[in-house]
Amino acid sequence: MDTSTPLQQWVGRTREAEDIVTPRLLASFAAMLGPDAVQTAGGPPGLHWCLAPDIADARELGPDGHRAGGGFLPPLPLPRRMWAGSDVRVLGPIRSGDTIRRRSTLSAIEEKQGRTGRLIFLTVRHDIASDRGPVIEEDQILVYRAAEAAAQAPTSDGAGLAASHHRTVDIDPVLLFRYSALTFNGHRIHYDAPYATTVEHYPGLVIHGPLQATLLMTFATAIVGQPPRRFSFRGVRPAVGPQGLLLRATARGEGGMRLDVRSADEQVTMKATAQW
Ligand SMILES: CC(C)(COP(=O)(O)OP(=O)(O)OC[C@H]1O[C@@H](n2cnc3c(N)ncnc32)[C@H](O)[C@@H]1OP(=O)(O)O)[C@@H](O)C(=O)NCCC(=O)NCCSC(=O)C[C@](C)(O)C(=O)O
Repeated sequence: MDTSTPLQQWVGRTREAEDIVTPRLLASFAAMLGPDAVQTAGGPPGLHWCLAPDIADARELGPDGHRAGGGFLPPLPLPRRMWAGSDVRVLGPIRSGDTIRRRSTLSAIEEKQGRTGRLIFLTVRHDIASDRGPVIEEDQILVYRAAEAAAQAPTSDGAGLAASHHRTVDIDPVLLFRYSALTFNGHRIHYDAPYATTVEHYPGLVIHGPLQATLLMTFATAIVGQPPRRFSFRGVRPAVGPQGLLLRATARGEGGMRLDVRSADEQVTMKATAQW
């Protein structure tokens, strides 16, 4: 991408938000995960994605239910937004009653040509702190695609992970709705089936990237007995619900643990690594 374009002038813009870790949030988060929820002294893995969300006024929303533009992210010529991945470093505990402050900075804009067409990637750096100091650092990658993107190629390398641990999780519309509600995410691909299928042409309701990542982090925590200090994931193919997703993990080794999510049609939808 030409670095002299006005789009690059958005790099460095920031947004700040504040929240409180309420007993209600903790109870709702655990209830959403049900029997798979884990208790840890530092707060349940993935909770930070439910804190200090972007709160757009109803008048600021676009047809997909997301903020239409403005804010600290630039308006882009490609309309279809997806969460492509994140690299999360845990620096401290998140406890009930904590006041949490998130500072988000747009750190990069990159245009690429993918197998499915033109892609624009935004990298957003999140620095999250409580009154005790930093608790999470995250580099989040958002991807924007054309309205009529090419079909996804099969992710045939899924059979390659020599997994030693497996868990199946049933994803139904209630779980998707509850996760959207906890994250105040109005993106219609997750709860509005006619919109998801006829406007964005997914075969069903799209399963949130951070929800899949939360399920993997929770699974890794249950296997090892403590939450990872670092967790990186990449969404490689949209997963749609309702369906049973298969979570797979290797044994924890020198380089940490490798994990993935496999859909019922045996396609890998997310790949991740966890380190302690
Ligand atoms: C990302 C898609 C569009 C790429 O589609 P593609 O197949 O066309 O890309 P590619 O041909 O595999 O790769 C092209 C380039 O992009 C890079 N690339 C490729 N993938 C990634 C990735 N994940 N993260 C970072 N970089 C990536 C890749 O490395 C390559 O770079 P290079 O030319 O320099 O070698 C495709 O893989 C896909 O659709 N993945 C699934 C995404 C998904 O399902 N996300 C969760 C649901 S959306 C969501 O939760 C939203 C939410 C919560 O509502 C909310 O708004 O925040």
